[in-house]
Amino acid sequence: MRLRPFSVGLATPLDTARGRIAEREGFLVGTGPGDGDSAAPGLGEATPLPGWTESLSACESALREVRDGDDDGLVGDALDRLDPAETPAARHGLALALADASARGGGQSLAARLAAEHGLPTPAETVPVNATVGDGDREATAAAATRAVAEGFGCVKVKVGARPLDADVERLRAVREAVGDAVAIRADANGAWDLATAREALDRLAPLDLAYVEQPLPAGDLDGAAALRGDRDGRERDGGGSEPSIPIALDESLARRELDAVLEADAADVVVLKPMALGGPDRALAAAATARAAGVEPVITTTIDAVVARTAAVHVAAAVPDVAPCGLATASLLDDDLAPDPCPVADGELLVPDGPGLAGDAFDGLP
Ligand SMILES: O=C(O)CCC(=O)c1ccccc1C(=O)O
Ligand SMILES: [Mg+2]
Repeated sequence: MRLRPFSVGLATPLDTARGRIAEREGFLVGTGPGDGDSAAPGLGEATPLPGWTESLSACESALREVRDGDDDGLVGDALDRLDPAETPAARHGLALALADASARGGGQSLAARLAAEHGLPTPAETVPVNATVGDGDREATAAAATRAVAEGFGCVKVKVGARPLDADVERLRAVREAVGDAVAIRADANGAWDLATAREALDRLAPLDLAYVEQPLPAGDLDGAAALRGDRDGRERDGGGSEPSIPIALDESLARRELDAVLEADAADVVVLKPMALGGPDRALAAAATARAAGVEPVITTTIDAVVARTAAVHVAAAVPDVAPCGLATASLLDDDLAPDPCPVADGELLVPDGPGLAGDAFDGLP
């Protein structure tokens, strides 16, 4: 098993209610034929982001420990030594490398391999995606949304919660005016609001017909999220409220709490699943299937990963039947990357590489 540290910069830093993301650092993980059960080489990526995963140093220690623990190549249970709750990014790195190797060994794309392992049908050839628009002033936000729609996106996700609610309402109103009624708009507050602010936000945003509000409350507040959904159900039952209100998506909550707890609490209409935060592509796809079975819509995104993990997330999304638009159109946010992007975007959809593994020979030479 080989580890190579990397760092990639964002061309345009992403401003969120939790601060600015300007750089992504992590490790490429290479496994050789003979590691695990596989006869093929494999490639993975571990790109931690505190708030969603362990720290960079915890990720590095966990990966080094597994690497240095085996003299004769990785044994089959190496993955079991990486705890998905403690070091999800480290586990993602190795799980992806082993899954890539296994798909290559079978001459399949990673999506096809994952789908087969989960008893799912043949994966999609393309994945619908949202454009990602960071926090910016009203004009900048509307301009970014307009550009995205001109590029063919039918769904735009806008960061909110970094400004006073008045400003965010104005920003989203400007976006709705700019893109018209046919484009889906999502707003991501990254946990910035308290319950009273979130209630006010949902009321004031209702006329804008948003597809959902993501993580309106702090990650641990499942009861609050359930209460926001209950407010809506009450309104619908009473026939009151002139506008249909807004579905709730949870993101950080999934990094903090088990999916089962989120489903049990009736806290979400949509779950935002980041393979890096959940401990691997295998675990992300299992979570998507569990959510679906509970009537909750999965959306696959990344923590703005580099090309290897981003491509893996595209394969996960492709394996989810009829997946909703996913937050995977982030290649253009990076000013450099580990390799050319193998998932061209057109008309708001990404093309899924047909393999074998992650992307055929596109990543040969890495790590
Ligand atoms: O979902 C997207 O459009 C892109 C991913 C994204 O927004 C994001 C990127 C890095 C860290 C956190 C988040 C988030 O969804 O909150
Ligand atoms: Mg989010």
